[in-house]
Amino acid sequence: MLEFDNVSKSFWTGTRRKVILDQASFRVEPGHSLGILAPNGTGKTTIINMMAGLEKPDEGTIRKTCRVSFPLGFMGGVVPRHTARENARYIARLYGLDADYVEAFCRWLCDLKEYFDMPIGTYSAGMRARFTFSLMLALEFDIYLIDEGMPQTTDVAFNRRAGAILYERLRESTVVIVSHQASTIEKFCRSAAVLRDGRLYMFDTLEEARRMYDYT
Ligand SMILES: Nc1ncnc2c1ncn2[C@@H]1O[C@H](COP(=O)(O)OP(=O)(O)OP(=O)(O)O)[C@@H](O)[C@H]1O
Repeated sequence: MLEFDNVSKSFWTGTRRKVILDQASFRVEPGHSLGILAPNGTGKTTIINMMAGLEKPDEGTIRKTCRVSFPLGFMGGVVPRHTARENARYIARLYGLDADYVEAFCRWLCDLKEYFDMPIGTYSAGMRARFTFSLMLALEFDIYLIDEGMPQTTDVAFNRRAGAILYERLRESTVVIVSHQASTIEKFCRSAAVLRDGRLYMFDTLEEARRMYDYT
């Protein structure tokens, strides 16, 4: 379970306080994926980052009683001066997983050849994305956090391979997707919320949420 209890978050812009969440309380239970609809710039990334523990609320409490992923496509957390092999093994140990398995899985999926044993700092942006995406798929979570749709790299063959694994994984687990369009979340979520002026309006169906979202 992932729970927000009276969570508030705002940013000072220099002239005013930009409110992202105003005393929001809601809960995501395993098995019940949630889509959050919100226009650009209203706080989708901030909410996902708070769920992942990358950002702190100003007030309120965020509780987690299951394994919550980092946001899919998140690039932080790897050490550039270490190789993909070293990073994969280190992160496997952090999560209490078999380092040989995580290394082998990543090596196979990202297909970086000899670069897998070279420092990540020597990779192109696309190669780094392939590695971090593979690493995320090597780990198992109860709730997956997705910011604006599926992460994609510029490598078509990789996207096909990784996309198929991701799709299967997400169908079996619980997903929180934040997006500015309903079509992004309809594949995985039945219930949805609309974020408006710092308030989250929860709906049992995506259809109801879409009606409010389109109306406003
Ligand atoms: N550290 C910060 N200081 C000041 N303002 C911030 C900070 N972080 C985010 N913001 C502002 O908070 C608002 C919400 O940002 P956020 O990135 O969460 O929006 P978003 O809905 O994900 O946007 P987009 O759809 O464009 O990706 C934006 O107006 C952004 O400029």
